[in-house]
Amino acid sequence: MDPFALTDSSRLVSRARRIDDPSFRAAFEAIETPRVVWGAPEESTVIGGGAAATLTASGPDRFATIRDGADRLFASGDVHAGTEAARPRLFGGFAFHEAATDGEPWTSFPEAWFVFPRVQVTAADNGTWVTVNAVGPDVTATDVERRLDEAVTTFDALGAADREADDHGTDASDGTADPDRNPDRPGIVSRHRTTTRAEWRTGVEAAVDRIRQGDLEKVVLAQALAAELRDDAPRCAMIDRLRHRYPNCYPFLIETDAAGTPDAAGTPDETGTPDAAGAAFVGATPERLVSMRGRTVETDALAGTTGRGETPEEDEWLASELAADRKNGHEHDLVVEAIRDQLEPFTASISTGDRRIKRLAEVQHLHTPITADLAATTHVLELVEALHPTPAVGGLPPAAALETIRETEPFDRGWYAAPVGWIDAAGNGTFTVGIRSAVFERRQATLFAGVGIVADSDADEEWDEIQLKYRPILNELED
Ligand SMILES: C=C(O[C@@H]1C=C(C(=O)O)C=C[C@H]1O)C(=O)O
Repeated sequence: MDPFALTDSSRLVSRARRIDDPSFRAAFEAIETPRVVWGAPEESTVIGGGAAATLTASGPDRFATIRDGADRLFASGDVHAGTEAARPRLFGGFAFHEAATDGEPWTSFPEAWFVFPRVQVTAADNGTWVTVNAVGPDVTATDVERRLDEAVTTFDALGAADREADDHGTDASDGTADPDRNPDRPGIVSRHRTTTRAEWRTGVEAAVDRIRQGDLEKVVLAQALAAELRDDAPRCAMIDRLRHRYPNCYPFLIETDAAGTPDAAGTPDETGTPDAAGAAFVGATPERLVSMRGRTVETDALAGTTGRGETPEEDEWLASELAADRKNGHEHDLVVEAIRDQLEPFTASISTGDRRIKRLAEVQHLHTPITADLAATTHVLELVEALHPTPAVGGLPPAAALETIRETEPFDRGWYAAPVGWIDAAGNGTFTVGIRSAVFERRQATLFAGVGIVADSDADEEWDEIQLKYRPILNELED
């Protein structure tokens, strides 16, 4: 239901209970659409299914509109979560640009969209929990408790089945640790790049000219790669592998529309079966935009990239070259300074950690953790609005960078490089930057990747870096 239609008598009821640890895949397959998956290195993994409520917004006030909607939704709460991790939360995100998500492949993704799942499965340190949520004028605690009993029975049976499969030596979780052992990639029939190498050189050189003229310091330029798939991408296996292959990243999957919406005209797709899953935005991002708990804020500056070595020695050598490189250091420092400046008005104190290397399967980045204490109680969306886009994905000065991005990129960024995350009733939350990602719509996947351009960037080197940044998703598609 639309929470903007909430009446004074509407209420939110949420109940949770511990369940018998089903595997990630069993829980994902059992849950209704639209689904969300959220993971973070120091947080519980959540799978959400169904929509007890959704919040949608657009235009310059979209952050405030979502915040108001969330406050109204949670204000009516009758919540018994049992444990903090199982408390009700909204999951969603925003488009990168204002007024941006009209065209393909983003037609199902509003400029701002959050879902309050009907069912949430949370794998926390103290076990796995199922939460059942409902919102509406007629909702009763008795109904929600009955649904919770049913959900617990379903998920407990899945947990028992997983353990039985383990006892018999069959791997119910399907060998998640080794991506090469899993042949269930859909395969790519054809690829289309939005940007040719010649166009890329022209765009990068024009940006470098602008930087040398002095009206721009840094801009992040991206490309998109549209891949037509032989089969539907198996979303469950894909997100499960991503979360194992990138343990220091933030895996996410967001389906905005529910089952049975073949297309706008209502005709089934070419296979004759309605697309059960709708569109999805999927990725495993290394970049956190912000997390807020009470008055404590944590964020990361992540910018500056090199590849991985074939041997540990080569890996170390690449990392030390990156750490010493002037161009990458400059690109990185701009991000650290901008994040500090953008957070400053909210904080009583800010501290910047030591610069280090964040190592991922295909690339290594310069990384600086930043922590702050807020001067007053704040909602995480205020921080999201203040920080997005950081110069890790936008540029400096922000207005000139956004104008350069819009003039140069021949495609719609949609939710790529934009905030994706969760909010709770207290206004706490974690948001990441939706990179290393793709949007899926039936058998079409559109992948996105970008690079920071500064005065001494080389177009061909930046082109190669983009190819590396497509790898996490391409590995999931190529058979
Ligand atoms: C824009 C992307 O990555 C960003 C750009 C980086 C860089 O230019 O070095 C590094 C990390 C990210 O902040 C992307 O992966 O699409």
